[in-house]
Amino acid sequence: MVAVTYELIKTCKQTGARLGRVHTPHGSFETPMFMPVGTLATVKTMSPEELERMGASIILSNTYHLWLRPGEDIVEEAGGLHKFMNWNGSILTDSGGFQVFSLSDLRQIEEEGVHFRNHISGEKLFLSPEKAMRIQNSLGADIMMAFDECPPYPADHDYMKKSVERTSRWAERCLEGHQRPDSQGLFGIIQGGEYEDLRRQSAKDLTSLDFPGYAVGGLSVGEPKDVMNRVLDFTTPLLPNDKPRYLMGVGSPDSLIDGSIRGIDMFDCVLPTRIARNGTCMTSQGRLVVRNAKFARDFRPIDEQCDCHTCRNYSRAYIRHLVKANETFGFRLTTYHNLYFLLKLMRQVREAIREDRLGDFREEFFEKYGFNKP
Ligand SMILES: CCOC(=O)Nc1nc2cc3nc(NC)[nH]c3cc2c(=O)[nH]1
Ligand SMILES: [Zn+2]
Repeated sequence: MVAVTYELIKTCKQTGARLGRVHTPHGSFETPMFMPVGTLATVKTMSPEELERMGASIILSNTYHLWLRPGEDIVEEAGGLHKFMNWNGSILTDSGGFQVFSLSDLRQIEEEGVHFRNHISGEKLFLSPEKAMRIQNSLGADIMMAFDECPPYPADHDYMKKSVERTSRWAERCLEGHQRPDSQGLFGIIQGGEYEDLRRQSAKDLTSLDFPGYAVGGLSVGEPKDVMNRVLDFTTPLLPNDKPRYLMGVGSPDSLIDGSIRGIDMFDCVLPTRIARNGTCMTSQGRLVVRNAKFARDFRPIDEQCDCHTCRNYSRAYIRHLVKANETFGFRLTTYHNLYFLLKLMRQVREAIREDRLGDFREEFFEKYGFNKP
């Protein structure tokens, strides 16, 4: 029994975008889909009930962070992440260590695995493909990610080639180390940086291992957007049509649309929740920094075209007041709106695919949001 399956519903006639449906042991969801990030088993300031009400069907948590705090053993004793955090939708766990790995001063990568420093206590840590599988098996996520190296950007071709080959060897070790393939789907991660030959190599190695889904890794690590789009142009066609494709760490509105056009089905990003906590909101007219003095007496909603709980009940003036006073409720309101905004954007993307007009939707959205302005 395969834990995670994909159903291609249709392809947009105007672009390469796909409308699909992913089935997991905790429900199914249409794609392209955005996944709110809940690093420490909570999407910061949101309750599971609010996530459900806004239309989230899958959220992301981090293996590395939960390994350190509270420990995967405690989560396992609770009956797994779903029970521990009372979330009945789907969960994907990625490493969350990608920032730590690339930034850690002690980071040392060997064939066996990665040595690095605990970002909280400073103690020395070691993670291997086998250990990453054991942790994710204990956490009980519906979708697990293979243990890979996400090289920094830019990286020279020689380094990247060696890294891709090791990541492919690690992918095999992950499949061998995965204890629960019938209840947890393990996705492989394609690396190779901006080099087409290495992306081909990585895709060939991993698709021959027959994972239930594939992620495009090594992007959204500081490269310009046109580099990301170019890499996607030659990478997504290398992936099987009948499996989900997940672009890791991508979540600005323009990248979600451009990634969908290039055949990506799943996205995650901390952007909406992170900027919400400093009072910045995504709106149909572009970004709005609610703490700005000009909103002190502005009693309109954050976004007049938004029908979310925040926009139906609270004003810019009130949210500005809360944010400036560092009131937690203010950040709950901005977070709810930003997540709703992206989930609604993905609904509009799926609608546009159904009607074969995602290219037109892109032009309209970019114009309104201000992406086309030089
Ligand atoms: C054990 C699971 O390993 C991973 O999650 N690896 C992985 N994670 C990534 C996270 C990323 N976040 C961003 N931008 C914010 N880019 C990312 C890339 C990777 C990746 O290549 N590989
Ligand atoms: Zn709203």
